[in-house]
Amino acid sequence: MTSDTLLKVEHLSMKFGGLMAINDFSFEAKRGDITALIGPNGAGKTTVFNCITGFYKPTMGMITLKQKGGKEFLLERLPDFRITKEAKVARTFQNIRLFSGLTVLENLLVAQHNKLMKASGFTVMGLVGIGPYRTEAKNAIELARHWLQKADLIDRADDPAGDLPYGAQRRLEIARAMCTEPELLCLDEPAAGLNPRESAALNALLRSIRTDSGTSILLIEHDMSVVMEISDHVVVLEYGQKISDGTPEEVKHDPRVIAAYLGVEDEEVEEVIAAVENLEGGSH
Ligand SMILES: Nc1ncnc2c1ncn2[C@@H]1O[C@H](COP(=O)(O)OP(=O)(O)OP(=O)(O)O)[C@@H](O)[C@H]1O
Repeated sequence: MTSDTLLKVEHLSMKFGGLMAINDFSFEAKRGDITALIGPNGAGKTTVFNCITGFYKPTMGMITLKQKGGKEFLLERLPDFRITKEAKVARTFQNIRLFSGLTVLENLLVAQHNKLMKASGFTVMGLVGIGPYRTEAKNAIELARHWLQKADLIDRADDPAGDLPYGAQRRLEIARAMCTEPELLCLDEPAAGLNPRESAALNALLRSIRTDSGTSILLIEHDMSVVMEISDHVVVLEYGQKISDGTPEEVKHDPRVIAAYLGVEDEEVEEVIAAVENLEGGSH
């Protein structure tokens, strides 16, 4: 594992009964990169996420996460709460999971609950302000404010989260995940259902996470404009197997990817390859 590798997935397989949802899948994500995992419906993207975040235990394979400080974790051996707390992997889901009755700010403070409880020494005296709790509470609010600003939500801090428009709720989910100060942020279809303006705001937030925080991002996304615009690295899955891996530009021109997205049968791939080569030849 090189020093700039954050996540290494090796020979990952996941079987559900007779269905091989993921079959001998390997890829690496570099520290500081936005890595996108794409593929047609049912290709196995969410299953890969669920294996990385401990929701599923893979049938086979190794998932290694190496933190900035050099500490390594074998994620497939850890229960999900330790993947979040110790390995520092945060995630969002396809369907929004906020505390809709709590305010926007409260949602970000709840995310820092573990840290605050530790500072309280788990005692009432700790909570009323004796010991490090007060400083930690102040820091927690500062961190929440920082991410509210980045997510362009500072004006809505005191509104119930459930009152926000859909795109703002998506950004709040990401801000909440960032309040856990993750090494790796896994986003499951963050642009789903967003209008173009909301999609642009999401892109801006993801770019600022990459440049300002040092958190690396792994994302599943169907919206190709988001993928091509913000990703450093794209990995393509089809029927649980990797069919392409490279820069957005490389992947975009890979005939296998074009064939997968057009739903072309295996025997027709050669034809698509020839057609793409002809097109490229013609455009020079
Ligand atoms: N818990 C489960 N039990 C049985 N089969 C499952 C389970 N989870 C996923 N699958 C199957 O594994 C395959 C991959 O599903 P997965 O949800 O990972 O694909 P995906 O690429 O994320 O799809 P989409 O883009 O539609 O979200 C599918 O055939 C799906 O039906």
